[in-house]
Amino acid sequence: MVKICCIGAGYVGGPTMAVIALKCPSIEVAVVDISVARIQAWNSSELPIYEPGLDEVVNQCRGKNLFFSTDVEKHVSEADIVFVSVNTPTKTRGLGAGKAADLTYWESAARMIADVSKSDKIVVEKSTVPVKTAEAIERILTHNSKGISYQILSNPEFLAEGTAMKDLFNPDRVLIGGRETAEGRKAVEALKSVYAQWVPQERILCTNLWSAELSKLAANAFLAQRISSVNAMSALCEATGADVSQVSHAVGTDSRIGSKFLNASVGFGGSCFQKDILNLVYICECNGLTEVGNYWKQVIKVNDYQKSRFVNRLVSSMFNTVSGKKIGILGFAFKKDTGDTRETPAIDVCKGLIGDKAHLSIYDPQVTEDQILRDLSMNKFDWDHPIHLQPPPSPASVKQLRVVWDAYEAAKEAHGLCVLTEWDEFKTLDYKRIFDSMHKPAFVFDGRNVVDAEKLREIGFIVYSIGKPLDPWLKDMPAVA
Ligand SMILES: NC(=O)c1ccc[n+]([C@@H]2O[C@H](COP(=O)([O-])OP(=O)(O)OC[C@H]3O[C@@H](n4cnc5c(N)ncnc54)[C@H](O)[C@@H]3O)[C@@H](O)[C@H]2O)c1
Ligand SMILES: O=c1ccn([C@@H]2O[C@H](COP(=O)(O)OP(=O)(O)O[C@H]3O[C@H](CO)[C@@H](O)[C@H](O)[C@H]3O)[C@@H](O)[C@H]2O)c(=O)[nH]1
Repeated sequence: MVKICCIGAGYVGGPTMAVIALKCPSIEVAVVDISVARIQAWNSSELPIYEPGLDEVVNQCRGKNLFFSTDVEKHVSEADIVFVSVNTPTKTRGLGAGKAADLTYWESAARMIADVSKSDKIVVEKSTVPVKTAEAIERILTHNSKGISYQILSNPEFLAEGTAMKDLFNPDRVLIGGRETAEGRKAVEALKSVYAQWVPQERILCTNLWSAELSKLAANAFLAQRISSVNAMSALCEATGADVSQVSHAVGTDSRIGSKFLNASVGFGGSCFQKDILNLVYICECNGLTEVGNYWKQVIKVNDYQKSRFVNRLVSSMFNTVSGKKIGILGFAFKKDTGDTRETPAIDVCKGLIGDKAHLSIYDPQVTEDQILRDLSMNKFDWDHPIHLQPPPSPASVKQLRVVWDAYEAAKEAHGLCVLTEWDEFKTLDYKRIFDSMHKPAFVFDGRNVVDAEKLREIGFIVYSIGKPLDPWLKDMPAVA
């Protein structure tokens, strides 16, 4: 029986391995992690991550050919194929701080593989890594090999959170990069045969190692760039009276451009886009390609601009001060259908409002109070470390904040309401009831364009929707970003 071990039981390792276990009953899959709490959660009825459809698959396979364990060394030593899906945070200190990927966790995983292995292994990069990481890993493994042979493959993951199971069952493509040698090709074939159990052959792309590593960073850069492009247009729409949804539709119907990923928003979030682009920028700079790096850096600058533009619009609309005013926040996750808050735009918006002395009342159907307090008290990039190694949160430093378990409670006696995640339930709230419970004038700032602005205006709200023609009220109070 082929044995697979995945180091890292996170958002990628957990769902990916669960799907491999489901689709390949003849393979034994062990997912291992240094975080005891995470492994306990994977072995319980409350999985550590919320992902639609994940519970069913885990319940079907756990204990049969899918195991979660903290016995990292045992499972690695027994495996034929070792996936590495550990954190690759942005460095916060030293060379490349603020941009380069920190490969500490990757390197320690590689050294551990070298220490405990007693048989030949295929080591698969599942984490998103800088181009040429495979070479570094190869060196660590071969210099400590004790005669064992290793083949390194790059098999970046393209799943998006909230739709991870769908993406894994039916991927646009699976990418496998390997060495162009006989042993390299054999390793690629071995991994290909795993995915071929459910992915059509033509969707399994095989490339050299560096193309696979770079394609992951490139794909995320292209996706994020589309959002920054439409968000840049949204500012221009507000200034000119154009409607960004109409512009996106008109642009996206050009088959060369395509209609997906053109929704204007308060900004993109998530654990990957910013981190991967910073990583890309650093690689460009290291290769002397300053202009190329600057081009991609602009995608992040526009994203930061979009978040601060939203806060400025809100504050300036409310008579240039939110000091002591209650603002209801609807949604904190970085997108709907996930409880993940990593790099969510809600963090920057809430910090901006707290900085202006607003009192916040936050509601999100999937995010806990503890997580929100952690996020608002954490330093930039600290989130991307195994949880037990993160600096302890200092929630006491986050004042002026309440986390509530109901949208109506968040809105009660508020002066303004912000929609920061596009949860479906925000479309169907009783906005008349909300209006009646708020101070007047009552404002709604829709950072996701989910509310029916016209209906809300009829009720009496002053509404700001990203990239839409402005209310007369807002026109008279221009936002200075
Ligand atoms: N989240 C996504 O949607 C997504 C998608 C594609 C790629 N990626 C990439 O995949 C990688 C993992 O991302 P994630 O979101 O799953 O992160 P995560 O933080 O959810 O999971 C990483 C896990 O690795 C564990 N870990 C760290 N070092 C370890 C070690 N030495 N031994 C054992 N376990 C260790 C941590 O405890 C943690 O549970 C990152 O490189 C990320 O950029 C993420
Ligand atoms: O038109 C859009 C589409 C998305 N977003 C925002 O962009 C962010 C990222 O969304 P999405 O890409 O759907 O989620 P992720 O889980 O971050 O997935 C991205 O990052 C993963 C990690 O690398 C990749 O594997 C995926 O392919 C890539 O889509 C979220 O804040 C969304 O709200 C918009 O603002 N407008």
